[in-house]
Amino acid sequence: MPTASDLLPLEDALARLLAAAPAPPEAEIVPLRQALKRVLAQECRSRWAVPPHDNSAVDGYAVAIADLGKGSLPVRQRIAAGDSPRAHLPGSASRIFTGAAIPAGADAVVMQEQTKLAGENVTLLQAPTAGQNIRPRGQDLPAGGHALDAGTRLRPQELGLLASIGMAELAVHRKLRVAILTTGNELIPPGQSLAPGQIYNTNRFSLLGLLDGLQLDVVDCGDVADTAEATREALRQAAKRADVIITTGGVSVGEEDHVREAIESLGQLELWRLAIKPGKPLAFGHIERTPVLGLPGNPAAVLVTFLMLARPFLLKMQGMKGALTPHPVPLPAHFSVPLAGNRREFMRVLCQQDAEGQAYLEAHPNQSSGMLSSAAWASGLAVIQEGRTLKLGESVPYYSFDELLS
Ligand SMILES: Nc1nc2c(c(=O)[nH]1)N[C@H]1C(S)=C(S)[C@@H](COP(=O)(O)OP(=O)(O)OC[C@H]3O[C@@H](n4cnc5c(N)ncnc54)[C@H](O)[C@@H]3O)O[C@H]1N2
Ligand code: MOO
Repeated sequence: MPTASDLLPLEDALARLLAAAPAPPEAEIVPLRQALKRVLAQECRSRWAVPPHDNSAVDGYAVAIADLGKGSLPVRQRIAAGDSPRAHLPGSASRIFTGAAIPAGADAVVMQEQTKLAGENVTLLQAPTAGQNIRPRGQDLPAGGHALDAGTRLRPQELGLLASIGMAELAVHRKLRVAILTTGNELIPPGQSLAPGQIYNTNRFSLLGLLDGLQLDVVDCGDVADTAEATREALRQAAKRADVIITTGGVSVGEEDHVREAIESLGQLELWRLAIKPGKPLAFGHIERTPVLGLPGNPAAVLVTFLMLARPFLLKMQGMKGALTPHPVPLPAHFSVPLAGNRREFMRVLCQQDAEGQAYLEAHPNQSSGMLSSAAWASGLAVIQEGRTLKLGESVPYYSFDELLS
């Protein structure tokens, strides 16, 4: 049994992984529609002001403040969004709709509900102030203004922002090629009948799902038998075909565990055994220049180690800058952890709401790293620090799967 001091704390392991991440892949040009979750390889500036003209925030009447106090005003023009207005006539009102350009000479818009129309004349029921209900030109971005940095991972709102500055295509980093291979003689694919001793390969599917969420190119290297030779050969081939390799299983200490030794014999092992639960025997190294992440075989360990270590590593390799892991939020625990452990524990928990709307966490009664039904039940992970206990009602850091899987 490794002692606590043999186990690397999570932040040290993550710092070492991130420091070892190679430079991101080259840039390629893609249409905006295909850029979701891709990482920008260019800085984006707006060539024009956004919005390009002062425009109305409401449906109503554009007026000149100088005309206030002159009683009702005749309506002299009608301006819908998309129209190019004539200049506003002094002593008049311009009928205007949300998003329409403000005519030169008008300096406020009165909401329709605050007016009274009689025939062609409108009476203002409230005096507007200068600039009221006008969204000024360049409010979102000035001409030449900075929109997004290189290294931004594009969410839907960034795609909309890029559309607003007129970009139809953009430079993003080529999708990282990620080789995956699962190890274990006991594994067969779903769809076949189980012989004695066999189980279905679950890690392959959770891993593929985790990678699909990151917009990467997966090189599926299949399942590898538990022999030193087969493991070495599979890793040698994977290193030629991909930017990074992820394996599951075979990193613990039994004679049937070959991944760690294969990394050592083909390249260098740089990290092994972390103070986390589940996920202790995680291994990391290089074969030639290809990084290899050996995730432990237990299905819940795959999920936790992928989300806490592999995901930020892959995002960094993909070129993303800034926060690579979400910030956990503290929430009260409706469970306790009476015994302190020597590993940081990631517990499968469900976020619930009490009658007052206050969120709290429930823990699944079975935290075995061999089971996934608890992960399917859970909404996220609660973190119990190494060496610490948790009292009922105490706050505990919580990562929602919604964020971790985004
Ligand atoms: N003597 C020790 N034994 C173990 C230790 C230890 O410190 N000393 N650590 C335990 C911990 S913690 C973990 S985690 C596991 C990890 O072991 P491996 O990474 O070598 O994984 P395997 O032995 O290959 O498999 C573990 C477990 O998971 C099942 N598995 C593996 N791959 C899949 C898959 N693709 N789909 C479904 N299930 C899979 C496998 O059948 C085993 O039950 O080691 C402990 N042992
Ligand atoms: O690291 Mo393991 O997943 O605790 O059983």
